[in-house]
Amino acid sequence: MEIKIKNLTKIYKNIKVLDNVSLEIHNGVFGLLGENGAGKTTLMEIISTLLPFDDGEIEVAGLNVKKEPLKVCEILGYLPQKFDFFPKVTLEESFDYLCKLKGMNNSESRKQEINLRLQEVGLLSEQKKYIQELSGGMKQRFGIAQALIGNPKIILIDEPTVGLDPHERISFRNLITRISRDKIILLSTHIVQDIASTCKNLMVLQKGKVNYFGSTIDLINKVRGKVWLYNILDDEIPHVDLFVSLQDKGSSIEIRYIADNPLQGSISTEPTLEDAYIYINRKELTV
Ligand SMILES: Nc1ncnc2c1ncn2[C@@H]1O[C@H](COP(=O)(O)OP(=O)(O)OP(=O)(O)O)[C@@H](O)[C@H]1O
Repeated sequence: MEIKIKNLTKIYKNIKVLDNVSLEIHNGVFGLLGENGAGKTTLMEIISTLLPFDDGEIEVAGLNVKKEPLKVCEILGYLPQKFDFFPKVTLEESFDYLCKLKGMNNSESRKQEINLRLQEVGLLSEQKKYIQELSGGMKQRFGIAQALIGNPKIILIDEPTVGLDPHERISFRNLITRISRDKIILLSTHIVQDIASTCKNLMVLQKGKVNYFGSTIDLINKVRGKVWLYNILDDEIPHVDLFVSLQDKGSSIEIRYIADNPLQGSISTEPTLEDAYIYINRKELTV
């Protein structure tokens, strides 16, 4: 099963917010990485048939998104960026309602589905709670549970970890990995660490254009041998090709930077996806 996108273009007010985007996505978690406004949500909404597009072709599991949108919806689950629900309704009632919207008319099947999905995301014991009583992480788990209704083979998740604390974020990433075995999961984020720990393959979007499409490891390898650490004793930061970060080491400050030719005295270090992302976006961070 795959999602195939060919030369996709979306125009808003004469601006190409997606410009000739082509990619193929297979089973597993696929990362969609890009800064704010890069076009991630637009791409998700187009794949999920919510938004029309101007040019190109999209096939989802062999179905043409323009010609067969209803069939595409049947095999697709979506957790949008802003997911919330009526605050004074219980989790169980909310879920029952969402199952009805998905066309499940039999109350016994809905009960089974509620149990199965809430169990899957670790929320079964919370089902009598009101939505307003759930933590941010729990709400996102509820979002995943509703995207899993009917066991769709493709799940789109838009910026799911924004606002979560570190524990909730790690636990949410583990959940995504666990449910991804027989599915395509398209995970959009601007948080590099989410991609590094969950995705074998990714696309980097920059201002609507594909800046990178391929494996996470190949992207990291682009900066292998170019990432350096350099210690300074005063506040004078030397000029480097591409600055990444500063770390206070007590008696000195350590600079992390990317360069073909390092400053004398620098130590080579293992590259991360964050280094590679900065490198291909050529966007220097400010001190
Ligand atoms: N309805 C709209 N009308 C006009 N421009 C829009 C509309 N929706 C989105 N855009 C523009 O399209 C571009 C891509 O937006 P999009 O929301 O897809 O980016 P994103 O990568 O998801 O960003 P973020 O991480 O902030 O959600 C942005 O420049 C945005 O301003």
